[in-house]
Amino acid sequence: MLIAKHISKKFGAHQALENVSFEINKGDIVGFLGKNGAGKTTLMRILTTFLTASSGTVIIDGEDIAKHSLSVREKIGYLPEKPPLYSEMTVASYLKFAAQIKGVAAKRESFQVAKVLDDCDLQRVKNQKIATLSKGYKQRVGIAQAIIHEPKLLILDEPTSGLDPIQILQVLALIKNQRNQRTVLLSTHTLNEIEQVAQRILMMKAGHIVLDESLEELLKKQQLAQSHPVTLEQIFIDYHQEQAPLNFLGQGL
Ligand SMILES: Nc1ncnc2c1ncn2[C@@H]1O[C@H](COP(=O)(O)OP(=O)(O)OP(=O)(O)O)[C@@H](O)[C@H]1O
Repeated sequence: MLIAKHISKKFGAHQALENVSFEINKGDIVGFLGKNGAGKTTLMRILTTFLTASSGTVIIDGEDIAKHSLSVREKIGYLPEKPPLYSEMTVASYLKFAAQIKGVAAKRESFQVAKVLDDCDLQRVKNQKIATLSKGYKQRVGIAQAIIHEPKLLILDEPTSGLDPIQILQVLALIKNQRNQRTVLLSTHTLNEIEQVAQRILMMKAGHIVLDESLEELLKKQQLAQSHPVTLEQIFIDYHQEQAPLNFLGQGL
């Protein structure tokens, strides 16, 4: 579904991404991890054609994004960290507008709006102004606009950030429901969320991919190597070990 080859990105003298290569298979939900500043948003903005790589190629559904950016955009749904919501519009009118700018055929517009209102559990608030919604509802509107054109690939940048526990469960359920319909790349800082929805892990550190593995295989391998149960949190800390000296607290020191 997605093949990224040797992607690098420089901002002035700062190397944000260096020689990043990976593949995502059709239908996978991939958890995308990394500390603040690791390069996740930069990579997601390149994959969604909002930013140009300094070098490297990305193929999405068989098309080079540099050569076919318009048709590739139709295949991608993107929820940025700050969703582009128009707060004075009602939910239904905003989604109708989103359908139009994403090229949904006029005769399918009403059907698609009704479908995402159902899928994202927004029927109750469809006539409410976006400005008056809770953060959890706003985030679901953000996801609804990202899937309204039935993209093959959905890219979500920290979709649960700032939500309360119930809202997080609702958004995670919505993401899980995408599994049979599209491929998902989900960036989050909450490792427990990855364990709940993802089959694969992609981890970045300082502009490099340091881990690209199926979650099941990863946990199995680590468990065998350490002969005691291992969590994704432990694995994350191991990959960022120079920043985890607090381990000694657990040893009673
Ligand atoms: N437009 C820009 N100009 C200059 N530097 C940038 C720009 N965008 C990102 N960077 C830098 O590139 C690096 C990677 O940033 P990025 O936002 O991709 O990280 P991230 O992994 O998404 O972090 P977070 O989890 O905090 O969102 C950071 O050092 C950041 O300061």
